Amino acid sequence: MDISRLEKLSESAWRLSPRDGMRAPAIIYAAETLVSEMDDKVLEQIANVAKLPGVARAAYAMPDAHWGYGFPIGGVAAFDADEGGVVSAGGVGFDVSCGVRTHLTGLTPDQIHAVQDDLAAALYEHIPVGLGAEGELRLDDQEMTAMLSGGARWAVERGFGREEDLLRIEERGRAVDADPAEVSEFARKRQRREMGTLGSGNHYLEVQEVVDIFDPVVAEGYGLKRGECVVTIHCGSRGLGHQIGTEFLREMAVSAPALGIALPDRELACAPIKSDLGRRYLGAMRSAINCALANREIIGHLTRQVFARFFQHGELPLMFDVSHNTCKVERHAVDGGTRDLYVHRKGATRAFGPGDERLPESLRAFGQPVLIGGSMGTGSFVLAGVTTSEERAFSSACHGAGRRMSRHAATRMWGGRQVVDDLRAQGIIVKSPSMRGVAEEAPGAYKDVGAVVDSAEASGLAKKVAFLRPMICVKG
Ligand SMILES: Nc1nc2c(ncn2[C@@H]2O[C@H](COP(=O)(O)OP(=O)(O)OP(=O)(O)O)[C@@H](O)[C@H]2O)c(=O)[nH]1
Ligand SMILES: [Mn+2]
Ligand SMILES: [Mn+2]
Repeated sequence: MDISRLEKLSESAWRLSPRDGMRAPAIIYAAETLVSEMDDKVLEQIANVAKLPGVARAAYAMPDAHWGYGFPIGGVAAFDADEGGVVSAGGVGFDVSCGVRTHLTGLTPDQIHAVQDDLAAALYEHIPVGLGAEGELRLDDQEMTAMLSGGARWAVERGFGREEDLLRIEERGRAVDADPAEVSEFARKRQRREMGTLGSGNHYLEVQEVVDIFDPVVAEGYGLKRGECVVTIHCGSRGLGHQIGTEFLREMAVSAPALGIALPDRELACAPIKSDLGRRYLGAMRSAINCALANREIIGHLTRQVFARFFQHGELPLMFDVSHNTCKVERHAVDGGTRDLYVHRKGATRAFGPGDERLPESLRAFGQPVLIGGSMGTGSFVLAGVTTSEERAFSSACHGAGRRMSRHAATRMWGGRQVVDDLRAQGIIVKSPSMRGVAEEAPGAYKDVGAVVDSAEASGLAKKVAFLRPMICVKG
């Protein structure tokens, strides 16, 4: 990206002042090297987001931003319903409520090493993974509706997971105001056999070792100890979320002129929050959030079952579960007052600071856990939300390292089998049904996650708590 067009606010914040129909500035949070490596398209996209009606304060790009469909991935923008604000299917993303959860195990790396191959095989066999993999559950229409309105709570009520997990999930495991009636027959059909499945591509289940602690107080508050292992699960709302995204994007693009919206980019399809279409999308999108929350809760349950076979206790308490493709109504400071805004985070994690009442009491003193994937070879981070993030980006932070190159480019650089062998030589066992998928996801296809989280910290979006190194990766 050509940074000469940007005003430098600090070492890790860059601003494009409003121009060409922008209603607000666009702000990118990242160190100069990361910004320069970003595609020009990121700036174009985030500037286009700032042109949408009712945009509040500014449109933001997180340090892991790369270009996506309409909104960049790593994009954050909030809209005010009373100012003609919009909701955008492209601002949430196709994998609605894709997210990450981390379970504590209390196990040492030696305990994992002793069974590493068998444990990897058992996880791979027990948790459905890959394109078209089916779960054991079959949902009839009534159960589907119950799941779509109940989220992780529905899963717990059906015996998949524990009551205490719910406190450790955003919104206590359930998006209220979901409207399953707005979820199409086809979206339901696609999901009927997909509950409790990991999916394909960049979705994963990892056993990781906590190798570094940056903030001992917060780490202890989260239950993270150096030299202990955790399990991290990354997946979303599977076929259902994708179908909802597809249907509403199309409808929003077609309906925009009639709803009085001039789209700066057809991919930025959106609808006024106060329109029938906007209301219907929100109802369907929240149902998809519940689908993702239920899905991760079931996968957490399946993981516990596997661990119980290998170790005395299969407790695996949930540390936290975050979603990074969402639109949520939150109160934020704007123009000297506070307002309810529709905050879109696409490839961005909510990051409430310490003391926020929306955090469970047990975590409130420490700020919200922000779970950041890196790659299956390098490692991942746990961050904590900080107070400054509210003013910087509506309490948001990055969600991963972000891709450095396209999937296609990655397959030209690496072979899947070679990646698996190289990682095995480093003590990391990768299990995947797709060697092409592994090549697409080669560690070198991602940016340096350390640089990304350093930028997040320097920008006041979140602070570093712990670094996790992979031992087992079950990959979609
Ligand atoms: N630990 C770990 N992290 C990974 C792995 N694969 C990907 N990641 C990271 O996870 C982050 C989040 O992934 P996604 O949310 O699926 O990424 P995305 O760019 O939003 O994906 P798309 O929506 O599919 O374009 C990525 O930016 C990577 O840094 C893996 O196997 N292990
Ligand atoms: Mn994701
Ligand atoms: Mn996803």
